[in-house]
Amino acid sequence: MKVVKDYIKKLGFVFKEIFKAGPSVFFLSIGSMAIAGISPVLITYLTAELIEKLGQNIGNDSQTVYVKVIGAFIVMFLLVVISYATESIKTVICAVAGLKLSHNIENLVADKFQSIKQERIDNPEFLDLHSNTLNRCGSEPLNLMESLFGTVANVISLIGYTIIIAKHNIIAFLVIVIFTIPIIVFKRKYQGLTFRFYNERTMQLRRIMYYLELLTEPEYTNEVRGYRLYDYIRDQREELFRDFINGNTKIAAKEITVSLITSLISMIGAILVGVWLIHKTIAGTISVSEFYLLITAIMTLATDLLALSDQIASNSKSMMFINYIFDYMEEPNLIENSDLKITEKSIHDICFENVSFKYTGSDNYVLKNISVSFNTSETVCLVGENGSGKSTFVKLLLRIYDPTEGRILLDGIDLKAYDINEIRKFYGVLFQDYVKFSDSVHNCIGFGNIDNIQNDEGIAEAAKLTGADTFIENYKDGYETNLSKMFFNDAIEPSGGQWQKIAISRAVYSDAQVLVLDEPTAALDPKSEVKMFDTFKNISELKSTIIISHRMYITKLSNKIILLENGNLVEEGSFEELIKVKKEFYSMYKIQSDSYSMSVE
Ligand SMILES: Nc1ncnc2c1ncn2[C@@H]1O[C@H](COP(=O)(O)OP(=O)(O)OP(=O)(O)O)[C@@H](O)[C@H]1O
Repeated sequence: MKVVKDYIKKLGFVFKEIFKAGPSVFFLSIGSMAIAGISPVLITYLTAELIEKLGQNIGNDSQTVYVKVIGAFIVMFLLVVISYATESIKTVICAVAGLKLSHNIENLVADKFQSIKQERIDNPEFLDLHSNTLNRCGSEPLNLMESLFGTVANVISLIGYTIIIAKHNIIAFLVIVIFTIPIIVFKRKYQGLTFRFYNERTMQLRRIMYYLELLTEPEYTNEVRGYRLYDYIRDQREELFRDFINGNTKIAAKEITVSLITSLISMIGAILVGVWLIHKTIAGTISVSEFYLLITAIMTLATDLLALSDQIASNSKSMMFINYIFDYMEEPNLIENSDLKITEKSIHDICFENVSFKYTGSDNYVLKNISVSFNTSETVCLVGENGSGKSTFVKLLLRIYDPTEGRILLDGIDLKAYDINEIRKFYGVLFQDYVKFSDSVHNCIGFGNIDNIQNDEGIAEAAKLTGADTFIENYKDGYETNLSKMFFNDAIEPSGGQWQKIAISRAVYSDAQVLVLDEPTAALDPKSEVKMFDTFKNISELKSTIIISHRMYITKLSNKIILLENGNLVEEGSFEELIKVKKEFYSMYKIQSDSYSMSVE
């Protein structure tokens, strides 16, 4: 019962989506289904009638005979034309609706994707589902509808032919059906096999695509060429593809063999009945027109039953693919959200309370029992060696991940109690792997505050603060200049440092209360870096700032330094305090300052 309910639910979804994409497809398909079901039976019947009439009227060329015979012929012809025209119109409209349908399903996936936890997105199993849903599900609802309506049309025509045959001899009908049953069972089984094969190989297919991207995407070109990786990657791709195609060929060969054998078996019934009909016609028990009617009905019944087996198999395969959409939509690993708003006040308290964190799939804690608090009147600097957990600390703060143990409190309340959008508005972030949007300079900065993206002055001010204005003003179209050559031939491709300044401007432009800057000077030249130091000084006077940096001099800006080592909080305090105690921070600072005291001689 549950299976049936489930099936109906999924069909409901499919039809709803198709209807949304184009109601005309839906009605045309119903029309064409009825025509495709009825017209072959009618045409066969009318042809037999025509033969009968012609036989009876040989030598009689009266006008009434001509009217009757030609009339029947024209009706037959019209039926053929109508069914052909409906099919053609349906094909064109289906193509357009198919595009809309894919687009709508992509939107469903994109909407859902926004609510899925980052831990889940990091999981390759989820990425398989994600890729299957995006790649396969756009076309499958239409395929399912086509083959379902095709099945109904087939059943209608089967009923018609069954009536014709059964009226003459029910046993003849049963003989044909019995021999056709095995093919229906086998086809269904082998479609399941093909689906399972693709399902199991999704990761392999993703890897094949990944290698193709490495070989063809402009962003990888320099390294692939520079390190002469082309042959290596191409070989890897070839090897994977060979393995995939071998598996696929084995399944296809099995399918062809079984399909041939079962098709031959299914024809035995039709041949037996056909021989029996020939015998009856020669013996004079049935007329030639009856023979034509019955033999056509038998042949069509047999081929319709074969087509039915294909349609049943195709329905079940499409349904398996549609299951991806349902699995995706029912994905349970969602970001937990609440509705608490962040109170409006000038200083907010942030507190890590025994926070530990490990990434899913890993046994190692990346942050270990961290307890630290600071407030938004302070500038906080996170320092530590590579891999010590600084970016992870920030990701927990932004609720990209939630702590495995412990809590993070904002004004004494667990972050999880807040509306996630409030938290996102609360922070303006420069990520280490910031996005290089292919858009105008104006938008690349304006995206920092999407609600206020039209504010030209504000955007220019943000660029001025970070020093990005100096190169932007040299662009021919100023802030309207397009960045990145992905879509615009006359676009500018900023240098690494320029991109970084634009990304910092974006964070600065946000009206967030706290700025989080992860390695904000990594790509800057020494002069810009020194200037940026002044900028951060200005920014930190205007806004609360959390900076992650390996440039130890930046820590001078801060009121509070948090030093992480291998996931542990090893020191915290002001710059003066930490220098005074001469421990880990002091030695890190000293190593860097010594290495920078270079002689110019
Ligand atoms: N998505 C992830 N899945 C699993 N492990 C991760 C993930 N991201 C980071 N890690 C691991 O967590 C540890 C801390 O990484 P994190 O990026 O927080 O360090 P970091 O201090 O910011 O380093 P860096 O200075 O090099 O940027 C590293 O060992 C890293 O391998």
